[in-house]
Amino acid sequence: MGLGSAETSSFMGDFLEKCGGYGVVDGGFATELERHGADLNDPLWSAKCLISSPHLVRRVHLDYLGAGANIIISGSYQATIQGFEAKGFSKEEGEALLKKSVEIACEAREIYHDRCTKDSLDFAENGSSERRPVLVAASVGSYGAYLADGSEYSGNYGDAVTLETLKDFHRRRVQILANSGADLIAFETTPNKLEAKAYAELLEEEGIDIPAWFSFSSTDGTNAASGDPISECASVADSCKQVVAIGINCTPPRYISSLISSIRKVSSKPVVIYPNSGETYDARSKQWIRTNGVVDEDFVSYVGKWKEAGASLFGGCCRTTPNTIRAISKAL
Ligand SMILES: C[S+](C)CC[C@H](N)C(=O)O
Ligand SMILES: N[C@@H](CCS)C(=O)O
Ligand SMILES: [Zn+2]
Repeated sequence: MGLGSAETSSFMGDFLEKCGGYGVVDGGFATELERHGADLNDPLWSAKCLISSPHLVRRVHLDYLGAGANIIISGSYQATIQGFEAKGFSKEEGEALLKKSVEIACEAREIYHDRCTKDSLDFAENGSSERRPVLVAASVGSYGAYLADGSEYSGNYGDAVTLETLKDFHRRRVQILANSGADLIAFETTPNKLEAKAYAELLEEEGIDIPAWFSFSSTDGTNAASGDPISECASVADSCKQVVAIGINCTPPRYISSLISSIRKVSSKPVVIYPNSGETYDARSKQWIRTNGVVDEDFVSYVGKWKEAGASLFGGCCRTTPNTIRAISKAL
């Protein structure tokens, strides 16, 4: 069931309160599948595992829950009806795979909570059996993710791609994910303002009644990946009533503090950040180049600064692991 606009506006505040003020987001999902042996050299990238290895998808979600995540993000980042159709699936089969991504995450949450109850783990110290709050966010990767050429780090879609193109591209997927049982939609690795506008208009036009966050990628600490000022991108998100958090993901840790400050200048909505390891992605070989990466200890040493800058939700993106999330959870 969806929320009215009054409920939407307090959704994240209430959740953060239940979490004790700060929330923990999961870590790299696709790169964790790879660490477990999945080959993601495919136009569907991590969405390939929804077809070939759903057990692995569930396992990665469970690992992040075990590490302390309050929000797990579904494996639908690069799952698009268009992408599945290109692989020979029907529209209906593509839609079923999208739903499946959220169902697996919800199933993992149930398994995790059952285990906690059984083992009496995760209980509050006073002996109460209150469960750690956990939300399932349905991932929507950008149009650039679907292109599978690393465009989510450039945001250059060319002049032929208009606001309407982007809205039409995302429309059906967003409708399906909004009715999949997810608690919110995570629009991730958004590289430009145009796509943020497309999301905002789509949420409004389609009457989407579950909350959403808009998260942007950056390659310089000031702008979204396309060069659009992050303040302008965040303003688009701020004026969308379904948006309950605004943030940055899949961006090197060294750029995050200044980006949080820029967002805070234009919005009082909670800020979510889940940086990558700082390594560089080579879209052609679909491999990570181990330069400028930070080890978990360094990553976590940033958390205090990100908190000071005004973030409320903290996690990791590509090449971070359950260890990173465990360390963030401890640090908070
Ligand atoms: C955030 S990037 C590492 C995701 C993968 C990209 N869309 C690709 O298909 O290569
Ligand atoms: N939630 C996605 C984001 C990729 S940039 C993942 O972790 O694979
Ligand atoms: Zn990432």
